[in-house]
Amino acid sequence: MPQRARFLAPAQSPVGLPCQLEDSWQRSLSYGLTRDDDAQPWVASTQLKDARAENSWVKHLVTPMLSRLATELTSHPSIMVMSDATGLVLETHGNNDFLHKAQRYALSPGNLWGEHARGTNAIGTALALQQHCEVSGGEHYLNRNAGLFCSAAPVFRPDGHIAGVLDLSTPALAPRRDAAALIRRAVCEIEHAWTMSALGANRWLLSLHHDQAVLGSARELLLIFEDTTLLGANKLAMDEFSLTCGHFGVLNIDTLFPGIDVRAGESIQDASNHRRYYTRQTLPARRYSGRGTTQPQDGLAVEKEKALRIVNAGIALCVTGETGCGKEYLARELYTRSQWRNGNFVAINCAALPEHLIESELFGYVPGAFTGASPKGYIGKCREADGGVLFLDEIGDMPLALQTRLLRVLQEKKVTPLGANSTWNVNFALICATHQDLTTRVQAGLFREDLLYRIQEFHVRIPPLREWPQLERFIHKLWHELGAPCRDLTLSDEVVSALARRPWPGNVRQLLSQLRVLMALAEDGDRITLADLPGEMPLARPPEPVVVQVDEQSAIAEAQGNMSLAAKKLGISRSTLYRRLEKRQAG
Ligand SMILES: Nc1ncnc2c1ncn2[C@@H]1O[C@H](COP(=O)(O)OP(=O)(O)OP(=O)(O)O)[C@@H](O)[C@H]1O
Repeated sequence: MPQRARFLAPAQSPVGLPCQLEDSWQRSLSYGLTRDDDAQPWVASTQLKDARAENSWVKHLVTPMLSRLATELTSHPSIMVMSDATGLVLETHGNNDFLHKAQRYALSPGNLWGEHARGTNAIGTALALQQHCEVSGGEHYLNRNAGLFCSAAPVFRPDGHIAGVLDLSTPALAPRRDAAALIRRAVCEIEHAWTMSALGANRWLLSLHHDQAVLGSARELLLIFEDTTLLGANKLAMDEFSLTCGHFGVLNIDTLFPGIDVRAGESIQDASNHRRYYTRQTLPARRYSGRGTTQPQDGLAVEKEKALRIVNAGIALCVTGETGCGKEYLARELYTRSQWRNGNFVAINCAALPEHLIESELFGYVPGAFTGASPKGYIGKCREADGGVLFLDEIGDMPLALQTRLLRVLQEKKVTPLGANSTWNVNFALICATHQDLTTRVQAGLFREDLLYRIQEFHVRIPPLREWPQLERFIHKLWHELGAPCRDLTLSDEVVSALARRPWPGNVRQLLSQLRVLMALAEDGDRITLADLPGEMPLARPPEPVVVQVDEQSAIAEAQGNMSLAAKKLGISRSTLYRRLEKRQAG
């Protein structure tokens, strides 16, 4: 919390403000916003384009629903607003007249409506609370938004993470009484369709409700399993069974339904929450042919849970791995699940930071602090990250001279903007990422040892894609997330295994762009076959280095079950060892 905030008068919140909005007002104040603030933070059009591409759920799941709601929306001065998980507005639809007026409030694509940017508002506050929220007229923190009535709810993905927000806005003087019901129904439909579309060949679905008549509607609860492992659920089911993201890929069906008989069809089941449900089990056409035992969704699931605890405890986390393997993706995922999610996620690319700018970039500056400085001054990345996460990317490539200055900031957690007299305390979770081996760089004198200890209190290594044990499953997951089910696009088994055999030097980034290409070239309803794969890339992995053939089992026995040691003896990584064992088991 900045020291100055102590001297600010408490925000004069309207009498009778619901207590969750009261808390939001206090947060808005602590972000340094004033009620008459007129700034309207927005992003460049390229960033909006990227965000739209990453949030294809809006196009595939929301747009079709909007055409059904068109009459309902346009008959009243109301608009539907879709934002991503940071509050960045992606699309707006509805009554033309009000769409035009909403632009005066910057309630239009490209604008940021997180609480940090606009104080208390339905989109930002729904994200902060992770639940439905309504903000009307003077309940908005910024005076400039007092003309709005907004009702918003977060949209949860089947893996339990927030994808974004759906909001209904009208003039404050003409609010819609049915806004909350309309938004809740729409979100429920989106989450239902999304969960249904996450069903793959190896997964099966359990639909359930205590009222038999609800089965088959968007109000039913949905649980997705692979074998007996729970992989996902719609939000209604998550709430009913108190599920969190951490349960997916880990929880066994027996924990929810002791002694359930997994057979297709309808039945009545007693659950561990002491309730009785009408259920409908839909089995995949072809059952998963791999191990019959429970497996985590990906090899990182356990490490991720540990990392989340580390981040929540404010301990510095360092994520390493090859380029494109998902270091920043993991950092963002941890942030959205952590206790720091109400603050900002502030990313700095340390390799691209010019030496002469590091201090002004990190600490900020007052107006006129130096020649060329912005006349408005700059708050600096450290204060932007206050209460949130500071993500230092490519930390291993930071020049030595800058490392010394960075260490000082991280140790003191105090910043003095250039040209200012006052000092601000800052508190943030630190996540660093690098593709470099930092220990080797320390030995080579290229990285400060004391900085290494400061940033790497806990370490997570993301293996390169070619070492992932369940790559085929991951390919299916990405294909679904890219919106394939909405266009009825499927990948043939041969394509999936050909893709899984490729070396992917660019890791997830390269795999994603390959899948996007396949999708762009396909017609709706297509099944992608080997003939559709671009030919210029080698289909097989480059030959593996010749290693002395030692039997995996005897290496494990020699290492007394210590898999890391066994892998070391074999000259391979631990995940390669697991993959080889899995292959042997399978075949
Ligand atoms: N587990 C995942 N599921 C879905 N998408 C992912 C996953 N991991 C990474 N991605 C996507 O892959 C791309 C590359 O990820 P990211 O930028 O996090 O990699 P990185 O390791 O930080 O790369 P670099 O070292 O080049 O900065 C991004 O588009 C990201 O959204």
